Amino acid sequence: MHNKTAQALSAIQRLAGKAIGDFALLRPDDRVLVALSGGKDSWTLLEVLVQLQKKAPICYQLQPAIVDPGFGGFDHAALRQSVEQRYNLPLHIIATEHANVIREHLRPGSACCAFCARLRRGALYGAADTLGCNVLALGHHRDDALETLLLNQFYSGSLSAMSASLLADNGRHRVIRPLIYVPEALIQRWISSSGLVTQSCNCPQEALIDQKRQAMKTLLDQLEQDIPQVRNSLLNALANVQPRHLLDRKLWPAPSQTGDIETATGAQ
Ligand SMILES: Nc1ncnc2c1ncn2[C@@H]1O[C@H](COP(=O)(O)OP(=O)(O)OP(=O)(O)O)[C@@H](O)[C@H]1O
Repeated sequence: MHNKTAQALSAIQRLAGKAIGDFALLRPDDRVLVALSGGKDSWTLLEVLVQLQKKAPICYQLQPAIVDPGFGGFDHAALRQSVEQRYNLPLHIIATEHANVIREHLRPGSACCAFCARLRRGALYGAADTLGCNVLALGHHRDDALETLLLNQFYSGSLSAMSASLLADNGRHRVIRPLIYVPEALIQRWISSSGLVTQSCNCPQEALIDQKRQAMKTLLDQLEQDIPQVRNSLLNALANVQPRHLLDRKLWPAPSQTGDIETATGAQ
């Protein structure tokens, strides 16, 4: 492996290992359904989990699975072959009719990403049950979390991003994001010389995909020119929440709130 590629992969592994440690993402005897889209992020997720498995102090099982939304043109055979050859793991393919459901239910002109993601999540939970997996691993990375943080503030009026680990609404599956500390640029650097072939779901709206998210990416890139550490600083902010200096009345009164002398820089 080229030196720079190897460096990128070891940096990714270090950050993923830190997230796994910080949030106890993997536990003894976990059976992990690894959600593989064929895109760069989930390929990286699978690679990292396979590599870490070799030296992890605990035993866990990996089961890669891909949801075919049914838009056509998905090359199952190539993906299955890549996963088997490179990782010696069987790829579970979840064939769905999501494309038809989307065509029937989507209002003309609206983007289908969020709807598609919800359908996909349901299919992944179903497969996890069928295959006896208690954990679902997703390939979201640091930049996905930061873009979500901005989107939620700008469009939904809420202060939230993406968690490293949460219990699914069904109460049965832990959803984990081992790449949550990993910058997208590192993934790009590694994937381009990893030898892995990426492919997409062939969604007809792919060109329009999530323009708001793209705008957040551009905004962060612009900010980065003046504040080089802006992305890491935002990530640190997510790990350093100060509820006393927010306005959520559900958190009021915070235990130490009454009678405290205000010292925060932002509170005037
Ligand atoms: N068709 C699919 N089958 C299984 N898992 C999927 C599929 N599409 C997305 N996922 C999972 O959801 C995560 C986030 O999906 P999203 O559509 O935001 O993809 P992305 O950020 O482009 O990631 P990737 O590069 O892995 O496609 C992916 O990293 C992957 O773990």
